[in-house]
Amino acid sequence: MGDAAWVDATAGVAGDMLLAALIDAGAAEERVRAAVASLGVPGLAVHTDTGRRGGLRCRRAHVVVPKSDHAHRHLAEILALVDGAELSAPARAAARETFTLLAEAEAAVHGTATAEVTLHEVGAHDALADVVGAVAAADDLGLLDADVVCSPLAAGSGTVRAAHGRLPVPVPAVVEIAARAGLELAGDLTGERTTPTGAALLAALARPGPFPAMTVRAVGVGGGARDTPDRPNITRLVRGTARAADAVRTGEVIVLEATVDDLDPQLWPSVLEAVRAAGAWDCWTSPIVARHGRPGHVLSAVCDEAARPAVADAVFRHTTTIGLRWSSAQRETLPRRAVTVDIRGREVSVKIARLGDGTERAKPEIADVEAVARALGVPAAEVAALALAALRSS
Ligand SMILES: O=C([S-])c1cc(C(=O)S)c[n+]([C@@H]2O[C@H](COP(=O)(O)O)[C@@H](O)[C@H]2O)c1
Ligand code: NI
Repeated sequence: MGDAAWVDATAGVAGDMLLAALIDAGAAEERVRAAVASLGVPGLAVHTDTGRRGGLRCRRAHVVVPKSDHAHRHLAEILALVDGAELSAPARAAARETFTLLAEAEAAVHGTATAEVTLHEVGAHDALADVVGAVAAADDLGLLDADVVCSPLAAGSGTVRAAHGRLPVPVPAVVEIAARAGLELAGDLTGERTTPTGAALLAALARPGPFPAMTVRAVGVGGGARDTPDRPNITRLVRGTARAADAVRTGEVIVLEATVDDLDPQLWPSVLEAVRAAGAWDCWTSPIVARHGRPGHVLSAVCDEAARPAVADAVFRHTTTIGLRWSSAQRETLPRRAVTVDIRGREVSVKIARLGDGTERAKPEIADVEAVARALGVPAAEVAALALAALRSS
């Protein structure tokens, strides 16, 4: 059964609120701090404490910004900082997606080119720490490949003072991000409740929808800067284990392919490893007869849209190809769970998939089977049979 999470943004969401909620829900603050420090911006740091918003306990995230904080950065400079940070490939892809969406929304709103936008308020040091901290925290909780669903985002109302004067609320960048990501804005709260950074992070990390059926494991509450009288100014994050029936995942995936006929064949295992490490859920090669009758391979990788740039980069870096193609496809996966069985004091994980008629199909994880077979000096087939027998008698 997969991880699931629900983000309640009905009272609002900003980058610091989501970051605080993720840490409050169990993400390792050390890991967040290390990710922010790895950006290499001197003096930039993040820490949290607890507070109260509208009578509710919450965690607050605070960003310490460098003394001379007048950062005006183009998207390319921000992406270069993100690329240099110590993040997993999926976390890096999520951070890149967040900042790209922010820049594209700003460009659309102000009628400029994305590359020319300077993200000042919405790209300043605190947004950098909020975004990188939030993706590192989501990664730590295993949420980057989980089913993360978000509520409608609080629209807010009125006006807010920004660098270039007063802006209507919801601010233009938030409306643009919501339109691009298909997020819902709702509610009649006053003031600015959802910021561009908060909306862009949810666009990268979550899909809009109702509360997913799950066994709840933890709740995190992130507080905003103001203590609003009408409703506690908090973002909540509930995480847990998806109910088996809800773990059936259908949706769009990216299938990326490259045709390669000039790679030393001994390198293919390392290529597959690198492509998987870059964020592909699965990848494989198919033998082909390429142009001029040359034997070659088609490298195929399946990933989500967020991981596509990192997966494409890995294909270019680890193979000899100078071009690739991708398309979107529909995917359906069966609900599955993992059970660990004991084989003479050693553990073997068995994956159990459930078919539509309720019958189950069990398969011992081959890597565990091979390791135990090596340790016991018996054939792998014997360990696999023992694992299935242990499962039946458990
Ligand atoms: O700086 C600019 S151009 C700016 C544009 C917009 C638009 O909606 S356009 C909004 N803002 C405001 O900046 C602060 C900070 O936002 P974060 O996302 O960094 O938290 C917020 O009040 C925005 O409404 C600035
Ligand atoms: Ni703007």
